[in-house]
Amino acid sequence: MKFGIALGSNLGDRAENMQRGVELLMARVPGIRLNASARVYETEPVDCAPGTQAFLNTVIEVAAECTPEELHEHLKAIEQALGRPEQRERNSPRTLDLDLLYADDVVSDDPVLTLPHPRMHLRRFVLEPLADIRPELVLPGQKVTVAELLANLE
Ligand SMILES: Nc1ncnc2c1ncn2[C@@H]1O[C@H](COP(=O)(O)OP(=O)(O)OP(=O)(O)O)[C@@H](O)[C@H]1O
Ligand SMILES: Nc1nc2c(c(=O)[nH]1)N=C(CO)CN2
Repeated sequence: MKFGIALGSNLGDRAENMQRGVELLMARVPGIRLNASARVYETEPVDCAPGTQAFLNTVIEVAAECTPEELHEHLKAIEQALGRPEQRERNSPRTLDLDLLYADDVVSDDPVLTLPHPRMHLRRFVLEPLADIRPELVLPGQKVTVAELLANLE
């Protein structure tokens, strides 16, 4: 199965956190392969408290034999390994945030793991890097490509 993963960091050594996150993912998920990595973008915080540090954001696509739920468990464990506290305020600064964007054409409305990610099609900090690697992708539930979603943002 192919999985899109969004990475974001706005605390500590942001580039190091993102690199370490990818390394841990490759080390921990059996048989995983890195299909593509987008450029890293520095982005203004969206929906965060005033004065919040800018983010680094990127997107990778991996191929792995595990289920979406198994991959999501790995992502949460890696966030914690990178020092992210389990309980924290919404949109507070984070050493590393790992969101599962899509898992092939799987659609799920489970609040623990919603697929595709319910807010990704509205977020420039996700669509811009994703358009680097998968401009022609049409997400399940969308009628237009990632490149068109990005072009249609205000
Ligand atoms: N596709 C998904 N990827 C990651 N988390 C998800 C997904 N769908 C649902 N969730 C759930 O969203 C909850 C909040 O995740 P998280 O703490 O990363 O939020 P956030 O990064 O502050 O905000 P956002 O989810 O808008 O990026 C988690 O409990 C997680 O189980
Ligand atoms: N620029 C930017 N803003 C955000 C981000 C992010 O990754 N980048 N993540 C958020 C919560 O997931 C909230 N706001």
